Amino acid sequence: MTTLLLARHGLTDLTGPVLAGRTPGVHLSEAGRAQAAALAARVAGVRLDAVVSSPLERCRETAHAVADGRGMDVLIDDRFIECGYGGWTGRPLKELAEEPLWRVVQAHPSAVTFPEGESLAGMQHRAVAAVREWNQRLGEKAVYLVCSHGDVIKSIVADALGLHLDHFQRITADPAALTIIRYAPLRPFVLRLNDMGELRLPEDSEEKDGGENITGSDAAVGGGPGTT
Ligand SMILES: O=C(O)[C@@H](CO)OP(=O)(O)O
Repeated sequence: MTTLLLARHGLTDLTGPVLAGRTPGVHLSEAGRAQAAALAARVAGVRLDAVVSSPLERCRETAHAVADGRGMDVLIDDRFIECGYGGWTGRPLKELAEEPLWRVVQAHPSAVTFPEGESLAGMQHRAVAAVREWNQRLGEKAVYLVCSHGDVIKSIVADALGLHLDHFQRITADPAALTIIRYAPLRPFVLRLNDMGELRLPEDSEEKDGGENITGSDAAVGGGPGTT
């Protein structure tokens, strides 16, 4: 079972008021750097086999906060880049909320292609494909961290939950929050969602459930003894 730690980057000065998208040169703010340092401290006790990042500065800086103290490289994968918001890039959220397309982004995101930009379905497809490929490449015992963006993370979580993309606005990915997904052969398990607390990872299920009757891919019927 490969374990993916999905981290959203820390705050920037644009996060919230403006849709930064792929605008170059958007760096972590002071608060964002503190969040990145806190993220690194939270995962300090966890072995990481790789630290992967979107190519955008805010993610690279967050990923470096995790990787540098371990003497690890940050591996860039363009498939974790922010959605291509096209003509919406760099515009204030308040202004975008007046656009007719805003309602569609809220209610029917699978139908949305941003003007001169990417579709949300296309974003989900390339991001999920990247996760699956990293899972294969690193192997079933691996634990790795990917630093990416809010909508990208939400789309990966929706896939892991078997949730149609039209429901992905129900998921939250806050700055520097961690989402943890463990990919077993028969299903992914979402272990943490938008988590800002102290991090513990579950032990092997065999150690807690006796292991005779269930495989690593089976859900514990009734809920089981807990994953951490
Ligand atoms: O919420 C936002 O403003 C967007 C900007 O692109 O997402 P993120 O900050 O995760 O890149």
